[in-house]
Amino acid sequence: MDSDSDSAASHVSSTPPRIPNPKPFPRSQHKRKSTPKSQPFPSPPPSSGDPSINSLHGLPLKIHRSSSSDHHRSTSFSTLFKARRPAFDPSDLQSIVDLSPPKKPTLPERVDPSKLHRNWIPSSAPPELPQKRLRFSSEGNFVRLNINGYGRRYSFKNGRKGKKPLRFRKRSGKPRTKSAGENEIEMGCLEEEEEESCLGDSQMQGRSSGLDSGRFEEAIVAAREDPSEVNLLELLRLVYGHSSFRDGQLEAIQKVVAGESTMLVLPTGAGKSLCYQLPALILPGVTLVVSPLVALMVDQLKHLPSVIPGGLLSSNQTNEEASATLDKLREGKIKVLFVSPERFLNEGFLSVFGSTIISFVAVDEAHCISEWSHNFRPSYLRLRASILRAKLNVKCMLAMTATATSKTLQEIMRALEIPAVNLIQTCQIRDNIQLFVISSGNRLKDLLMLMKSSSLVDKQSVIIYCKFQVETDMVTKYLCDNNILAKGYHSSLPARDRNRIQELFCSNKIRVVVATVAFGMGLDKSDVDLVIHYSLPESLEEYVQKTGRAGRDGRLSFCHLLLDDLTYYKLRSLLYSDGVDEYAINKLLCEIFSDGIVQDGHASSLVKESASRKFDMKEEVLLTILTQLELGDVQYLHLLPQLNVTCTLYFHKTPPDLLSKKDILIATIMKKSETKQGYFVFDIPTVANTVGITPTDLLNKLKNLKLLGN
Ligand SMILES: Nc1ncnc2c1ncn2[C@@H]1O[C@H](COP(=O)(O)OP(=O)(O)OP(=O)(O)O)[C@@H](O)[C@H]1O
Repeated sequence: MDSDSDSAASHVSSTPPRIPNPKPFPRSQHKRKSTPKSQPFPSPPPSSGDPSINSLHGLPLKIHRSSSSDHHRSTSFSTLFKARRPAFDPSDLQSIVDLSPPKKPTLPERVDPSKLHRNWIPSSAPPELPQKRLRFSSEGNFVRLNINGYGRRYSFKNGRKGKKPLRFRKRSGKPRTKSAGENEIEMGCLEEEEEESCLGDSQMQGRSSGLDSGRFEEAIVAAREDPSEVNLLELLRLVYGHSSFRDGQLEAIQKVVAGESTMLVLPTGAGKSLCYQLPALILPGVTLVVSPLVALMVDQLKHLPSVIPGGLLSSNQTNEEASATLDKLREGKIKVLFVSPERFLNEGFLSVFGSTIISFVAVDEAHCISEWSHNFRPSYLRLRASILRAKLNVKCMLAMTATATSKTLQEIMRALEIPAVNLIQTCQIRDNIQLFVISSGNRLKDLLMLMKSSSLVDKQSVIIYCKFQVETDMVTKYLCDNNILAKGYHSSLPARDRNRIQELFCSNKIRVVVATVAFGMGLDKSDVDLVIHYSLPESLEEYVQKTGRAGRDGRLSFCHLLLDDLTYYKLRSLLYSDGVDEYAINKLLCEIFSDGIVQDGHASSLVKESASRKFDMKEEVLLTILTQLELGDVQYLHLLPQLNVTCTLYFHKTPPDLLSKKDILIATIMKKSETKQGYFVFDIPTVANTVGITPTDLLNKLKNLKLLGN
């Protein structure tokens, strides 16, 4: 029997609310003033997984009805199920139904396994890993990658593969100092892995890195007992080879080691990673690092010092890869676990930790928590101190961001219950950057004049930011026509071209790149000496982030902004186009509650793409509203992880008529299915509700039938 779920839908189920019989929604309560800035999802690539189980995305929502007496009709979303390729969290479905044989991580050819680094990412990772924070989808919304869960699959193991190509090296003014651990780790961590499990955390780390394990262990114990500057410096030297802390690092590390939740705002490239890595090493247990992008997680995992074994759980992993990570976690072989925020929707994931101690949760790109930030992400709403405490017994949180307004900071700190005194913030604009604004009537002409001006003509590394892709093409051509060689860069270019441009720029073979916001995330270049904003950035945070790409080597650098009325009004109108009105929200709420999508104790589904069209609101907005309905003062529903809603079955062995006599599930499927060329196509929540089981149980049962060869 093959199953192929192929509909984009969301999952809704009802369980008793926290407060019984909550009042109906007063109109004013649901009004939203603004919505997250985002753009439509790009088309996902064709599925490369098990063809028998193709799936589509939907909001994996489990909605809980507030009162059983309120529902009128059962779920009826069949008209909403439209076939689209996967943009869901495949790990959730795969964990249930993917029966393909476990894929063993393959070692790269001609690589001596004994020379692999602990954090090596095996060859199932793309040969050309995206640079840190590279935007994969439509520009302007880097949070999208994880929501959809598409992209290439990575296999995540604790090991590092030889030397990285130039483009993947970490940005730094100076060449990155190799820690003692890194040097040693190249010499055979795999051989030692078998024995490691019986060693303690620090023994294991010290030993596998080849450090003097006694000294290393002593340094950890000393820092744990007394996180003084001296003790932490000793550890810093031993692990990273650095001789001093940068601004904000010591304070942040001390607070986290002391178990105090902390808000850390440091500019990009200032060394935030170290602020969770050292405490993770010092404290017993596992540290969870929540990160919004798979590419970011992969990058951070790769850059973990070898003495900090890491792991990763992402939507791009196969079932086997995720299981391997979980096994390591259970065996105590992971100190830092990178997870996407969507994981916190999944009760299965939360239960994995069981008796595992979580030392603290580090929230990277913490501004995604705030609806007022430049990159709000609904799934980050789930990262609340109260939830983390209740579900994972975590008491300490470290929120990290490079740019946040005070309003955003307030929201983050409120959500994570970080006391005001624990805000550590250094200046977000470097002293060596000079900022200029030029009021312009003709931006093209002014740009050319600027580029040819005596003060800027010798600048060696220049980024010109445009708002729209078409502008980048036009500006690039104009500059080239005027004897300034430039390359355009935007997210619609093929990934290979983008990587190539970034690589050539990083190696100073291209002087000028004209780019949209897609260029720069994870850009590993310290000597950018001129950033020009051809178009106004959308927000101050975006401006700070982009200008922060200049002058990282400490040399005097320049940032110019061309300001013109036309762009200002255009951007302002686009800002309003992101809004959603009360009418649309009420329509959605009526559909969910009054029209009876939700039945008590039942899972129901909402197809996110079609619902988004129907209610004229972006998918992120839809998800935000549903998340608020769950996490608000009254729990009206319970969201489930994204799930494929439509399933297609084919019976190989036993005829379905025969099976249905023995199995009520098959009987129900036959009753509720449409048949297409011998395939049975049905709605998972509808069948699950009819039989009285959860969608997960249903998929498990199908999996068993498949195992039996049916
Ligand atoms: N105390 C230190 N001394 C010397 N180098 C350091 C120190 N702390 C961090 N670094 C180096 O600074 C570089 C940037 O660090 P890191 O990637 O942690 O910055 P970040 O703030 O996380 O940047 P981003 O915002 O881009 O993620 C790394 O190469 C790291 O090794």
